[in-house]
Amino acid sequence: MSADSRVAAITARIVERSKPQREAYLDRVRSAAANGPHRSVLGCGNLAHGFAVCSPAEKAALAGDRVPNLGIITSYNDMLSAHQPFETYPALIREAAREAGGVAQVAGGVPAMCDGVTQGQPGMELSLFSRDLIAMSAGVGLSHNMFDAAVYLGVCDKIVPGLVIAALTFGHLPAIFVPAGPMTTGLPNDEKARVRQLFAEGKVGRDELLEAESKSYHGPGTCTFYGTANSNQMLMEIMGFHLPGASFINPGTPLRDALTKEAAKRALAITAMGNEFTPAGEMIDERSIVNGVVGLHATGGSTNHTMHLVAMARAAGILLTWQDISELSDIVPLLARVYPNGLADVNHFHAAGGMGFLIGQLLKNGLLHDDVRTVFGRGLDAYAIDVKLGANGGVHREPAPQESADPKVLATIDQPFQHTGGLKMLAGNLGKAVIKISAVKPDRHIIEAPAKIFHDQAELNAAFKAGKLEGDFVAVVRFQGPKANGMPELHKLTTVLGILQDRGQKVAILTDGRMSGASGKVPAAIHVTPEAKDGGPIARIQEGDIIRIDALAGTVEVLIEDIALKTRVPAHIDLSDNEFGMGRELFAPFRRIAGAADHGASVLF
Ligand SMILES: O=C(O)[C@H](O)[C@@H](O)[C@H](O)[C@H](O)COP(=O)(O)O
Ligand code: SF4
Repeated sequence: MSADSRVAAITARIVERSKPQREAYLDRVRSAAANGPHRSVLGCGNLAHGFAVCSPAEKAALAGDRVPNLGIITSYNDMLSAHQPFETYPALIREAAREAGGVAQVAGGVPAMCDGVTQGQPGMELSLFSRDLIAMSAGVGLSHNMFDAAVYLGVCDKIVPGLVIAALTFGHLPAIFVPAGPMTTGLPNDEKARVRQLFAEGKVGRDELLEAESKSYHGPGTCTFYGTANSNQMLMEIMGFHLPGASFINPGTPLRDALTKEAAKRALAITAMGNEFTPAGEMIDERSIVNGVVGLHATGGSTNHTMHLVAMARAAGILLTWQDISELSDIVPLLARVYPNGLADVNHFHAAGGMGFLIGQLLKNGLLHDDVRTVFGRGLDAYAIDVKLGANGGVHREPAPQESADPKVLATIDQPFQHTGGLKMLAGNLGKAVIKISAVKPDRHIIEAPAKIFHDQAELNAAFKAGKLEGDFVAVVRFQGPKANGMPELHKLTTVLGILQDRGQKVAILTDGRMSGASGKVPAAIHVTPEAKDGGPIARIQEGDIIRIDALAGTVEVLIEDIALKTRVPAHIDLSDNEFGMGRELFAPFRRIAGAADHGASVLF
């Protein structure tokens, strides 16, 4: 089925806008691909170093360019529950490659930050920059030029976007992303949030809080809320970097391992040495990017992707804008209610029909481009499936059901939860911003209230403890942009503001910083650009100014005369405390050159 004409028109606009960069990019990819197998250009010394630890048979096969070699880029560490399972994946992938007559080597590792560990801590100021550092680190591994395809092991927030930037930078290589899957369901996310609010009000102690948190985050796998990490899984599947059905199978299960081995064999099959050569830079085109944005809206995905998707697309010479994202939001309905956009978690989402059902529903109305290339072949309809463990221990796929197994979690395209998507772009005399409305009650879609100004999230929490946050207000938390302090997530604010909102106060956040993909019920106009540190009008807001955030009209404004806004002296703060400590001194160059939020807040483009 061809794409809905409105989706097709937005895609065509992106193709037109991107043409110069995309054509130059494809020329580079095609000339790099023409030289494969790439290790044939290495000298004997290079090659000997490259396969020194391989078996004699593998060395012979690689030296003779007779078999494909997989480069594994791994983000394993024990800090991220979502990445801890990767410890055993290289051995599994090597075994599968051997069975298929190929070779696999770990090409290199990349850093991975757990935003849950650093949330509200100084380390969070490295988080966004770690995305581009991950891309650079993966590039170091792949630059050994020993490989015919790459297998990327990553799940969480900045890791998948960084790995995608690397995969598209090395777009002459086929690329398969291999996830580890979600943690099994623990304490429900809304119960965890309730205990946090009780703790913030002094009604429970630290022991009760730690017990609740530990019951929620209790084992290997991705945290079960629908934040940036699980939005990443959705994107990798809907954009064709995952095998069909791979995203939400729990770690440590036979099906998980079967999918990992299948991915290794599939990667070997799509190299230039086979008959289905699928270089990542050709596989991912404007249609794949638009499919990613559609999936983001249909599932109420993370606001972080209004930056990551822009940066990922740019790595392939594709120019995606917030306007594109906003217009797609007006077309794509919300089909999933997963925390913070509902009470279910990603395990419930998968059980209700998961990605296969979602993709089938969106394809039914032409809201996804079906005529795309994926690591599985051609056509996205191959992803409208249900995945199970086959009798032979392999992967078995069958068509996705036409009905949702849980209509409270996954809706059909004919009866969506909302007729528009979860993310809206805002514009006005404060610049541009993003707001996620899929988790905000309709009576909070428009907020007009006086500004209370904070230059640090700790100041707001202190004001709450001192009982100073009375009445309706918009918390203006500024100097939180990439150039100021690395654009941290301010997710810790949602507990306190959630308490005030539950008490009946109309509150909202306006910030040039970020929120977590797990942030939800408090309206937040975020990623304000230009940022305060860059002379943005947000620096000219004064205590008590009336701020209006209108998610329906798509506006964000301070209600004063333009001349007043223009002639005011902008606030200036001392950021020296953000320049040292917890490694922040290492990222000073990144703060100096970081781009604007609506261009992906990148140091690379
Ligand atoms: O964008 C995201 O999804 C978040 O960065 C997420 O990865 C982070 O870990 C949350 O902060 C965890 O939620 P809590 O802080 O509420 O545990
Ligand atoms: S989802 Fe967030 S908190 Fe959970 S492991 Fe990933 S980065 Fe850490």
